[in-house]
Order: sequence, then C-alpha cells, then structure tokens
Amino acid sequence: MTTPTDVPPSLVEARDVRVSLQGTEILHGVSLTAAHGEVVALMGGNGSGKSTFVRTMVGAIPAASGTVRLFGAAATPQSRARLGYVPQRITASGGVAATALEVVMSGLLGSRDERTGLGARLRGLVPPRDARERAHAALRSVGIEDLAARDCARLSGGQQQRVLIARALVRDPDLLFLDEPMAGVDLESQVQFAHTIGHLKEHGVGVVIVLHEIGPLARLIDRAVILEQGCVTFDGPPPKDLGVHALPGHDHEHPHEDPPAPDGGTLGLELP
Ligand SMILES: Nc1ncnc2c1ncn2[C@@H]1O[C@H](COP(=O)(O)OP(=O)(O)OP(=O)(O)O)[C@@H](O)[C@H]1O
Repeated sequence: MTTPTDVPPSLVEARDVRVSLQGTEILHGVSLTAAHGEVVALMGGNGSGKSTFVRTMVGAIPAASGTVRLFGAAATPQSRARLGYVPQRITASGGVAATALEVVMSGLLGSRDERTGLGARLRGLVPPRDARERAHAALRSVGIEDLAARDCARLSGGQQQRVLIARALVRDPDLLFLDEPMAGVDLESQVQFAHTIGHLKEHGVGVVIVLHEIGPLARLIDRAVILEQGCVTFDGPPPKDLGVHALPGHDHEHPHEDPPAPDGGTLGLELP
C-alpha cells in the first residue's frame, strides 16, 4: 500500500500564488507542480503572466501570498542553487566581451558543485572534472561546441539562446526553468534541444518550460499548464492532437506558420 511518505515530494510546488507588480495584481492565486523527470509546459497568451510566474518560482520576485516549495521544503538559497533558469530574451554576454565558453563557465560560479564537490548528475553530458571541460560538454549538449571560442556578442540570437541554455545546464540542475527557449531558434536546433530535454528527463531532472508553440517537444511534455489573465485555466496532459497552435489561450499576435515537417508528415520528428 502506498503511504504518503512513499511519494517523492514535488521538485517545485507553487500553491495559490498571488503577485502584484507596481500596485497591480498580475497573478491571482496560481498553482503548479513539477515532479522528478516531469516536463511541464507553461503556456498562454502574451501578458498572461507566464514569465512573472516563473520569476516568482525561482525567487526573483516575491509572492504577495501563497507558497513556493522547492524539493519538498520552503525555498532557501541552498535549494535555489539546485535550480537552472534561462530567462526570456536577454543577450548571452550582457554587452561584455566574452567567449561562449566563458559565458557558460560563469554559470558554475557559486554553484553547489563548486561548494560541495557533488558529482554531476549528467554523467556523459557534463563530466565533472573541471569547469572548462564541463562547459565544453554543456555546449556540446546543445550542439554548439564549435562556437566555444567565438565572441558571444557576435553570435546570432538563436545561438546566444543556446549558450544561455548551456550556462544553465553546466550547473547540473535538479530542476530547470526555461522561459521561451525556442524563441528565434531554427527547427534543426529545436530538435537538438528536444534531445537535450529528453536526456535530462531520463535522468530525473524536472523541467518547467514556457512555450508559445510545442513544436518538437510535443512527445516529451507530460503536462500543460495554461494561464489566462493571471489565472490557471487548464492543468493536465496535453491534448493528443496537439499541434503548434492547438492549445487554449493561443492568442498571441505575431504572425507565423507551423514549421515545415522534415519528412513531409506533421511534425513527425524522431525523438529519443
Ligand atoms: N515589472 C513590471 N511592472 C509592472 N507590470 C509588469 C511588470 N512585468 C510584467 N508586467 C505585466 O504583467 C503582465 C504579465 O506579464 P508577463 O511578462 O508575466 O506575461 P507573459 O505571459 O510572460 O507574456 P509574453 O508571452 O508576452 O512573454 C503583463 O500585463 C505585463 O505588462
């Protein structure tokens, strides 16, 4: 018989979170959980509150009420050190002259591995031997190791996005928050990225990912949480016939077409 103690705690458990920014309530009591190896897509139209919710869960902005628990306990600086976070739309080097490898290595500063010497979960993906080697491995895992020595500021938007994902992965996170990581990334790179997410999932890492379009990640997503105007309107398995525009709340305005299917089918991409 299963007792409550047999059930592993959620990696993140946000309950009834309310957030106000500049006097306006943006999130009106939203909840989300992610368990080991679970990939949760956070979706919804522009301005529905996705980024605000992610920023609250990683501790970047405070909740007015409600709770965010990490790894089964109230969030602490130590438990936040176990998170990886790729914010939305920032440039990888922040205007500072730095190579892609240096930007990724900066992700190790203050990481728990540096402090505790814990081994890397992602053996084979991020070997723990030294920061340089780990940074190379993280770049390899997102398919851009050949760009390691390049000036980050001169990389394309999509390439910079992958540098930032590598920077989050090099910390060997137990839980990864990604805010629109597919924005500006070409289809081939999205497939590569999906392989990386599949690898993390297999190793028990939880992933909360803000998406406008499911694309190549469709088969990896366990649950979709849909926000509309600061409220959760759906939380459950993504519908079977999920196309890139199929979810409720898909009301963002930029014009786009479904990406072309490489084999003439409907996004029939082979994933791990
Ligand atoms: N610092 C801020 N101060 C005041 N209001 C803010 C601030 N940041 C965001 N907002 C507002 O909060 C609401 C939710 O914004 P948020 O960026 O969380 O939405 P989103 O769902 O991530 O949108 P998008 O899909 O466009 O990225 C918007 O109305 C936005 O204008």
